[in-house]
Amino acid sequence: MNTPSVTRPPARTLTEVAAAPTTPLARVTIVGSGYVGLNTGAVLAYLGHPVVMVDRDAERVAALQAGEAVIYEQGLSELLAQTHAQLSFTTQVQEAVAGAQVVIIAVGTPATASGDADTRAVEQAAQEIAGGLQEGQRCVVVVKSTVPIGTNRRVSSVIDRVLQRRQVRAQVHYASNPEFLREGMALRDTLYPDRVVIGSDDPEALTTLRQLYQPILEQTFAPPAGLERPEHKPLPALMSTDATSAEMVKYASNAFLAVKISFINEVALLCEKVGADVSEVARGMGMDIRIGAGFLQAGVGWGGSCFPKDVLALQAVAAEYGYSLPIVQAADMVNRRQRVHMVERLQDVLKVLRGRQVAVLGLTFKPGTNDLRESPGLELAQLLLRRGAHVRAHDPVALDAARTLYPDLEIDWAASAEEALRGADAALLTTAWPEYLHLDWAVLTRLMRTRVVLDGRNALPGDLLRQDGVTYMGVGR
Ligand SMILES: NC(=O)c1ccc[n+]([C@@H]2O[C@H](COP(=O)([O-])OP(=O)(O)OC[C@H]3O[C@@H](n4cnc5c(N)ncnc54)[C@H](O)[C@@H]3O)[C@@H](O)[C@H]2O)c1
Ligand SMILES: O=c1ccn([C@@H]2O[C@H](COP(=O)(O)OP(=O)(O)O[C@H]3O[C@H](CO)[C@@H](O)[C@H](O)[C@H]3O)[C@@H](O)[C@H]2O)c(=O)[nH]1
Repeated sequence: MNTPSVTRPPARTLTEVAAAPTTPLARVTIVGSGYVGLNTGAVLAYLGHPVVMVDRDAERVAALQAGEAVIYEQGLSELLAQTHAQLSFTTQVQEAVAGAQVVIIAVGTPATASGDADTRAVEQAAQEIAGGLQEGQRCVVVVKSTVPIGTNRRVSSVIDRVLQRRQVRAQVHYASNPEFLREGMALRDTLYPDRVVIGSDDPEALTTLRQLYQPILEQTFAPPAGLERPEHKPLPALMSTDATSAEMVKYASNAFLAVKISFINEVALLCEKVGADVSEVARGMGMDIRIGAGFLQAGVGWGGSCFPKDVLALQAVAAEYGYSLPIVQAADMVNRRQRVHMVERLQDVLKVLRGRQVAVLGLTFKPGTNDLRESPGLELAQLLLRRGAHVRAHDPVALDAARTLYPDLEIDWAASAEEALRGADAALLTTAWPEYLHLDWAVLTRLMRTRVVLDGRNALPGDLLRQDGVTYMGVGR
């Protein structure tokens, strides 16, 4: 067992940075070309490693080969174009693995109906990786997908078993390397992370991953255009620990952030009752560095591809051990209540929701991504439909995807925010897309039947709108 440790390399001078060598690895193969795989692949290629990206979705691979970024993420198209000589795309895991020095598993781990993480794609990736490893190959297999406790151990046993059956002797080392990037900030978070966590008790795995991430850990690369290094950001910490702790760091971090948001949302509803402004409360709380200012933005509640499923998966892990996580459970409950509260606030003002027309602005779970997984906007639209309201929804990037994904939802898909607002009895802002913040709300609300605006992100100039006669409501203020 290695001793858990955190190391930060000493700060370097500019001359040292310019002269710092980068030793590219022989080949890095990434299995899974989704949000995590693609952003990681583009960054590793940019840092000089030859990268092979694999996905079982042939259409996705063909689009990537044709130069399409396939996901909406700031700077990704440009970085993929810039690194195309270092990057290739394939559907063939086995071919991509042969000769690779590092194989990263970045496939999806969605929630099953009972809430635990579905690790079948990880298992399948492990089987296929084992099928491609060659006699004498030295390789580090890295699990980057968010996986429940014991999955790293399971991946190594699956691979070792297949290798034995194939009678192939390969030197395979294993490491857990959870990912902390945020959608919409994915490239920045990958280039300038707070920490890199490596869970392994294998020194060879640790050495190779240190080499893989050396330019990031020591910040020795010239930043890509438009992705400049944030000022005053300290060098990333390298945390080396055991695989089980690394798996837990990932789930506990997401659960903690979800708890933090639910906490401020819980306080927000009390603020509404007592007449305080939750933004001011959060500002005051955040000045205490023990609390920290991040993730205290009250609103419609958290969504997305990670928090909802990871909060459930952590509870499922606990349940396996006959244990419960009441704080995490409460965060989930508060999040659901928050959505219902939004609908009830509209009902309070409009009195009757049945037959009313509500404009829902924003379908992605946050700005800067086209990801519709666990979208608060879509959830709220469905709650409103259930209460008999008509919903006209708009999103600047994900409208077509939403329409295709939910053909049975009786939502009118509006081609513009203006179209959504025209004739509406109320507007509900669910995603703080900059496009929405820059709208001329004073003018556009005049197109509505009644000028009622529920700002689910506390992002609009409420005082100005109120002065202009709009019934403006924020969250917790
Ligand atoms: N999205 C995020 O912001 C984020 C951040 C940190 C961690 N994570 C975790 O990373 C993992 C990946 O998440 P994502 O959002 O990138 O998922 P995603 O659904 O966007 O991408 C996964 C990709 O893997 C492919 N795939 C599945 N099985 C495969 C196989 N056997 N061989 C080849 N390709 C296969 C799928 O076709 C898909 O394109 C998840 O465990 C997630 O929890 C996600
Ligand atoms: O103060 C806040 C911050 C966030 N949110 C909401 O919380 C959700 C998640 O936001 P964010 O964390 O920014 O986006 P993700 O891309 O889901 O990233 C989270 O989930 C990823 C997947 O595991 C992790 O890697 C990241 O570290 C973690 O922040 C979104 O619905 C946000 O609108 C709030 O309501 N208030």
